Amino acid sequence: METIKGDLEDFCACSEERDMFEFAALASLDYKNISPGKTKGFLPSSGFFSFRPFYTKAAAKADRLSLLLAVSSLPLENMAASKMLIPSLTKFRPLTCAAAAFYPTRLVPHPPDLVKWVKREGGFVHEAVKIAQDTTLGLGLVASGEIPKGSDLIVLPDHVPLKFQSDEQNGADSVLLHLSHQVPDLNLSDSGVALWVFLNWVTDHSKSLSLYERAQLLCLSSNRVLNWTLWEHVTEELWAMKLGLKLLQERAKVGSFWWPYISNLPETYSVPIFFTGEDIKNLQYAPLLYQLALKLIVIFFPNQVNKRCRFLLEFEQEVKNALKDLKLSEHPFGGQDVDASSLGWAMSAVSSRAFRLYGKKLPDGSRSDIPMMLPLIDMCNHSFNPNAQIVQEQDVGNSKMLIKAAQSFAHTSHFLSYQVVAEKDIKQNDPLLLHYGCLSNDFFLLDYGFVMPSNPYDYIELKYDGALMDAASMAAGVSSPNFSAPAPWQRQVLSQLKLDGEASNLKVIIGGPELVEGRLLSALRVILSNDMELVQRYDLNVLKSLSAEAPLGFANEVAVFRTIIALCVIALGHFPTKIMDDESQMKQGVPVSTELAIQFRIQKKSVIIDVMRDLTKRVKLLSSKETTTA
Ligand SMILES: C[S@@+](CC[C@H](N)C(=O)[O-])C[C@H]1O[C@@H](n2cnc3c(N)ncnc32)[C@H](O)[C@@H]1O
Repeated sequence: METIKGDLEDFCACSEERDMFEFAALASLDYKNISPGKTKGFLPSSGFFSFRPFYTKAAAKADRLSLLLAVSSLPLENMAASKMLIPSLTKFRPLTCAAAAFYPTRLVPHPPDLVKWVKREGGFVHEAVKIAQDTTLGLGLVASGEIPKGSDLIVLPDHVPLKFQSDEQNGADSVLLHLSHQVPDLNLSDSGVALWVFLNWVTDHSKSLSLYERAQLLCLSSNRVLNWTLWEHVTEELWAMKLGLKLLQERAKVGSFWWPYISNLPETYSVPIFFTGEDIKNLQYAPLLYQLALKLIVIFFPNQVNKRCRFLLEFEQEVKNALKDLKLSEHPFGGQDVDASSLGWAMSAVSSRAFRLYGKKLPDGSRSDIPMMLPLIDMCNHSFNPNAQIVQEQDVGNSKMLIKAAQSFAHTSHFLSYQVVAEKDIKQNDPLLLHYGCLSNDFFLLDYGFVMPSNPYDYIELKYDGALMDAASMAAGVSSPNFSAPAPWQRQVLSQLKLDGEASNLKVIIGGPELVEGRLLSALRVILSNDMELVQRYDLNVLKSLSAEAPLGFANEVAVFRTIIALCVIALGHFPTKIMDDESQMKQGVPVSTELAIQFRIQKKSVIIDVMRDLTKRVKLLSSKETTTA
């Protein structure tokens, strides 16, 4: 059996675009073994490469939502005539959303001065802090002069942030509260969401129940059925709809306290729920998890864009039902119709701007963690190397939000600080940047509508599948790998890793800070080893660690790395275009959403290539050490 003996480094050096075929030749991979035609043989009958139908479904949903958007972005007069219950524009503000642009306009052409409003409300804004248009990031905050490290930049009194208050009493608020209960909650288990999606997707039986009842039912019944962590973030994102409802209510209300803030919000968002079907296809990426066992998994796990669109379309019906016979005094949106597009606007506004901060003290003395919108502070754009951070000051009976130039908090006794980051003085014309979180590009795109280049937290997802692992390791030169039929002692380790057995979670990650998810690395090390005693000498945490150097021997480690490189080749082969094609497509000038979709897929391919490059270096190093030792 041939082994990988090529030099990927040379290949990487000569071209940024690493073609799978060339790589396979250079690395002496038996490419035939991993070509689409061949691979079908080893993999579930659904066919390894047949993921198009999945896109088609997602695209259909996205198109439907886009259609709704088109309807709701009619000129105001049409809106008033066709969609509003009360045809008076003096009592409410319209709830529209239009197609995304690079510099999204604000809700009104000349919104009130946000800085002045914050100051008027008792807040503080450093004299050198200004709002300015950034060339690529929309509006942002910049320093008009030098600001020393540790300075307060903005202070917001407690009444300024926009929060979802659940203790409100009047009729309109109780309807809003009722609606918010229809949004699946944070405590909904992952498996609950998966099944909830499944039921919505596949059967009509649950249609007589409300979303909330379905979610509750599934929470109770499904704990042991599925265990996929993928949904964690989705549930949180659905939660954003609760605050979104409050935002929408305030947007509709004339005389809202928050109007100076809301009117400064973008009119449109570039998140994928507003993409056309074509741009959903342009993403070229359904996590490989879905593709590998299409028939089994795709029903349970439509991709997140699809999921969010579906949620919006269903929630639209819930909202319409709840609002249909209401008196104007009880109507939370001033009598206006609310559709999937306005709900999508609100959800995107929240997901792209809300911060999770401490809320009220609970009876047990702890504090709940609640999302809130922080006017002006949320004009800061994101960087992994920020120069500002949010802290929450807690005086007795009074709480304020501060944003400070990043500093080391030697004197933080009365601060509840969230992050201590770069220690930098801010220079004139520097943008003020916050760290939004260690997110993959999936979540930057889904929640914020942008893609971070060279994102250290970006990754790809694969399904741990015996047949796929056998294919990859054979291509990497292992003569008869036994991933499909591991020995009993190996299966025991796999079930400890939750890669086998009832409670398994087969989603594994390549890329991100870990480079190769520990569970995958240790599984490969164990399955590619014949030495039960040697394996049992090690703590599983050591076997999971990439920094533990060749714990099961050089030959084992080289086989493991080559197998992962082959997995990367397979993953790369799933993308229909090369980075070079993507770049030239972007140069032709494409709409914002298409550009985002192309950037997204370029970054995914780059993650794979970077992992291949890193592992190839490790293989070279190990091989040279092995030679020296021999
Ligand atoms: C909290 S808001 C920041 C203010 C926003 N730029 C505006 O015009 O209102 C977050 C949004 O800013 C943009 N943004 C922030 N950081 C970015 C970055 N590093 N790259 C691209 N867009 C960014 C994205 O549109 C994101 O949804």
